Amino acid sequence: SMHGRDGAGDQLQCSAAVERLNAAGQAIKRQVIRKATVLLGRNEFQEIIIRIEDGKVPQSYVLKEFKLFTKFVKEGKCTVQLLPENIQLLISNCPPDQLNVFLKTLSIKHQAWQTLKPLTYRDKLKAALPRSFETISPLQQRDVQKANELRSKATSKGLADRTNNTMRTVPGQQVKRPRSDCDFSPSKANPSKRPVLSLPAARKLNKEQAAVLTAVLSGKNVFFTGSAGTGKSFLLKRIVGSLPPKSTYATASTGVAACHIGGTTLHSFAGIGSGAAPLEQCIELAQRPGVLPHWTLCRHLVIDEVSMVDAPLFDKLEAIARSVRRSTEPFGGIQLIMCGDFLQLPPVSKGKEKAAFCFQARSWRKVIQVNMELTEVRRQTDQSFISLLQAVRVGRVTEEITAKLMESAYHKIERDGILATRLCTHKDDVELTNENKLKQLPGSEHVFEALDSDPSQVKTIDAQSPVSRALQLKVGAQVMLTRNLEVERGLVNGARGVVLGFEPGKQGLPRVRFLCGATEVLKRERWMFKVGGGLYVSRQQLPLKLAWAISIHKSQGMTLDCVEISLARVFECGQAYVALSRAKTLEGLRVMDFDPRVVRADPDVLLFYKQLRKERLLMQASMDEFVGRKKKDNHLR
Ligand SMILES: Nc1ncnc2c1ncn2[C@@H]1O[C@H](COP(=O)(O)OP(=O)(O)OP(=O)(O)O)[C@@H](O)[C@H]1O
Ligand SMILES: [Mg+2]
Repeated sequence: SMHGRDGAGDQLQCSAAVERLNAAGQAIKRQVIRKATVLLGRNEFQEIIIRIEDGKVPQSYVLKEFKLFTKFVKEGKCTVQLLPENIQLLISNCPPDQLNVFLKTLSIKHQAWQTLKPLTYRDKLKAALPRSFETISPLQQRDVQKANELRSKATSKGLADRTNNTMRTVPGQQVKRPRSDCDFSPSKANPSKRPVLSLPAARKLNKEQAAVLTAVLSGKNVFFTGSAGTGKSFLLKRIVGSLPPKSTYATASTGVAACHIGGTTLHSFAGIGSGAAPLEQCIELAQRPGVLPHWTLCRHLVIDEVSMVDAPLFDKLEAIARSVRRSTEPFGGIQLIMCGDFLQLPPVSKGKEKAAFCFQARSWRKVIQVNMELTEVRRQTDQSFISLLQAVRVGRVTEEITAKLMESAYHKIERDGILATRLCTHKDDVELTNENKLKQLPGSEHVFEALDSDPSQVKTIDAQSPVSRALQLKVGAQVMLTRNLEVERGLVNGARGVVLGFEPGKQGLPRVRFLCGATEVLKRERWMFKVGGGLYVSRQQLPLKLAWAISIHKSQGMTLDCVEISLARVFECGQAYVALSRAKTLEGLRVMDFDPRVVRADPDVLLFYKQLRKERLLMQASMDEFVGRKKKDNHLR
């Protein structure tokens, strides 16, 4: 397949434009290639070549002196300016992860190449080698080493800028701080501060996850499931990073879940309000100016926490897609990539009747081509706790499990002034608890107002944002981190902490001690939200929320350090499982009043999973097919 070597760093699938510039840097000629393959390779003299293919005549450029513009890599865009040639290559609509590895490869290979003695024109003539092009080999530690050696030499001699002034992010694009995930912005003023280069640090997918990614990249409609903590959302993020950004929409059934994967809610993608209106009316709503482009531009629709999408909504979306896109294919030909665990929270029921699951939708079978399951739990490591959770998931609570969970009521979880977060079945309890606990603390309240880029969109932002418009804090407030700040230090989304104090000065930023041991002064972070018509709005706020209590519904998808659960008022199948499976360890969990009767698995779901499992042969076969095809591809190269 086209993606056979995805991640190897030697090629891009993207749109490209080649511009010839005049002396003033203005484009005098422009050629656009909508569907391009950009290859990184070497010629017969081991020089680095960028080659652009459009299926006809490839264009090649030797990479000698160039500038890189990398501010928008996350949106799949970058520009390479070839200085001697006065040409610039504008790359867009490229899978961001692919672009990231490509640029890193390009940058490091180029720096390593600079350590070689340059060949003169005469040398080249004398060598009389036949012309050749070979794709570049994947980055290796020795490339990185060479590049770093060169950097440190250059720094110690103060020569950094002779070799490097061709290789920096261009100030014309207002680059304020270096990008976090690519090292293309060495600071000119102080070369010794330049970060040491390293291999791309993407955490590896396991085999199952990789097989799902391969299935997705083959273009099939994929549903994948797996128990809590098997890395579904983790993988979904990687999938989004591997697809072309212009035609990929990342969504989830709830705002919190959407935020985990950096997307929007399914409802805001669809633009049909609650979706309760009759189909005809929904089709009209979906064609409003701000919404229509979602439906027409979308080729890959990603949905997390699909267990909370109900059958009528699923069928409606499917019908809207066909109608708006004037296509008879299932879902109007949009590739669907969905994941979730139907043994977690079900769709919210309207009225008394139980809501139907989306796998019970009429169009489900027509749409889904591949079903897959992740089985390796990553959130917990203790095997006996994992088994306990697996049993709870399917509603099989043994006496041993009951005993263990009842015992947990005596767990002392409090450490360093950090209390357990109470997971509540009902939303009202959450707000009351947090308000009251904050009130009861002595000391003055510090209020942090959010800065929204467009205050008229405050409702949209509130619906999707993990942080509130106004955050009230006091010394001693129990808080939770709402964003990954530094994964290595344990400063991750869901990490629990306590406010120790406030920094002096006007801003008075809070100093927080976290359970992982780190103490950190938190600054405002920026969240971006897609609103209609490809527009973005942002909110800046501290990455914190009060954490005496959160609702089980809001905890879906989270990983939590220390939790206390009261299950007396559980009202849904799967609700107890969601709550219990947030904890990383049994020791970090306290169940106040465990009663095995609150653990219920929906019989419809159990049946659905049983059927899927029966058909697993089919699924395994299709998995082998993907893996097999991939191998063959590599072989051919
Ligand atoms: N391949 C991986 N390498 C490293 N960490 C991983 C990997 N896959 C998952 N994880 C980690 O495992 C934890 C659980 O993953 P994630 O939240 O994606 O699970 P999930 O299946 O979406 O769970 P839930 O059903 O509760 O939403 C996260 O901390 C995630 O970073
Ligand atoms: Mg998840």
